[in-house]
Amino acid sequence: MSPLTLTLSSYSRWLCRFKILHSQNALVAFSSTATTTTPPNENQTQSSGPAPPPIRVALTESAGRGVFATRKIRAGDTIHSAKPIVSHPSLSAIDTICYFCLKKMKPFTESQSQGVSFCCEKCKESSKVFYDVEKKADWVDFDDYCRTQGLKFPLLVKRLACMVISGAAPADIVDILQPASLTQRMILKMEEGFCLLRNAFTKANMGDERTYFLTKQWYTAVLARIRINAFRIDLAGGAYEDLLSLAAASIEAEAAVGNAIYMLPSFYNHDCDPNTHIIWIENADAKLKALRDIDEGEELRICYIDASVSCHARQSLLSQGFGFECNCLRCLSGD
Ligand SMILES: C[S@@+](CC[C@H](N)C(=O)[O-])C[C@H]1O[C@@H](n2cnc3c(N)ncnc32)[C@H](O)[C@@H]1O
Repeated sequence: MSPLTLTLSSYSRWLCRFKILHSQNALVAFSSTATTTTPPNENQTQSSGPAPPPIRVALTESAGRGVFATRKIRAGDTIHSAKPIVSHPSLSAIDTICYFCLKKMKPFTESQSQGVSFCCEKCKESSKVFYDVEKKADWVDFDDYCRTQGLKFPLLVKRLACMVISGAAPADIVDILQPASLTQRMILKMEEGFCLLRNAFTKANMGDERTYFLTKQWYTAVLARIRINAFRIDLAGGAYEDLLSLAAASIEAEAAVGNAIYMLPSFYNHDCDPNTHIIWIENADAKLKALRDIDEGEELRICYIDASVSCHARQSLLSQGFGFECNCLRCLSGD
């Protein structure tokens, strides 16, 4: 079996399992299925549901898997939208961000409950997939560890672990994503987070039958994937036209409302002169938009960093944050 066939078949297997779980748990907001807002063509009937996005995931020549257009896409079109597999608000903004969808709220609204807030009943209900488990444990030590060390990714692992325990997500849900290569030093640094996470569940009397998956290997494997694939969420809250300067998937997180991992958006490779970008309007639901006209068969690429800096600075950001040497045309030309 070719690597591509393997990749796509594991993706459909994953999607199928996720859809089953989705229907069993009414995980409306965690669905990873992508849809496009482009109107259906004349041969499509309205009753067949939203049109599939005009993209496919396939192998690129030199950057692993990538996303390719299956038809011409016009500048400004929404290519597809995507809901997070898992998201988490920044700890510094937890009072003012919906604990589920990351929408910005006024502090101390009536919907605030037990230190976290939800923007609406639907988010409160949807959050049960992780929050019912999370509420049973004491997170002071774990959250302190993240806060004092300025770590945001372990919070995504904590939320994912709660989802797995509640049965809302399979433990291998992110396995299909590309992992970062971790040094022994990085793995050692993750140990404290793992122990604190494990202890929180143990102290809450969650037995091995519910936390069997929570090994050090699982924790580091998930973090290795989050490291490369997590998006920092900067809400725009304004018109799309005002947003063209927003940098997506940056590794600097201070101004962000939170972080999230998605399925399809994770297959988009980086380009320092991208033809596509990812934006968030009012919550963690992402939109992929074409920045210019894109031909059928062309690879769609987003920008992971602030690309306004020099070639040397971009290469160093990408190498330190994502572990790769950029092979885009702009970098190859030394621009
Ligand atoms: C978020 S993933 C993108 C999908 C990935 N290619 C895959 O197969 O799953 C980011 C990884 O893709 C590769 N990549 C993305 N953009 C690249 C680029 N411009 N040049 C070289 N490699 C790139 C790097 O290995 C990087 O760590």
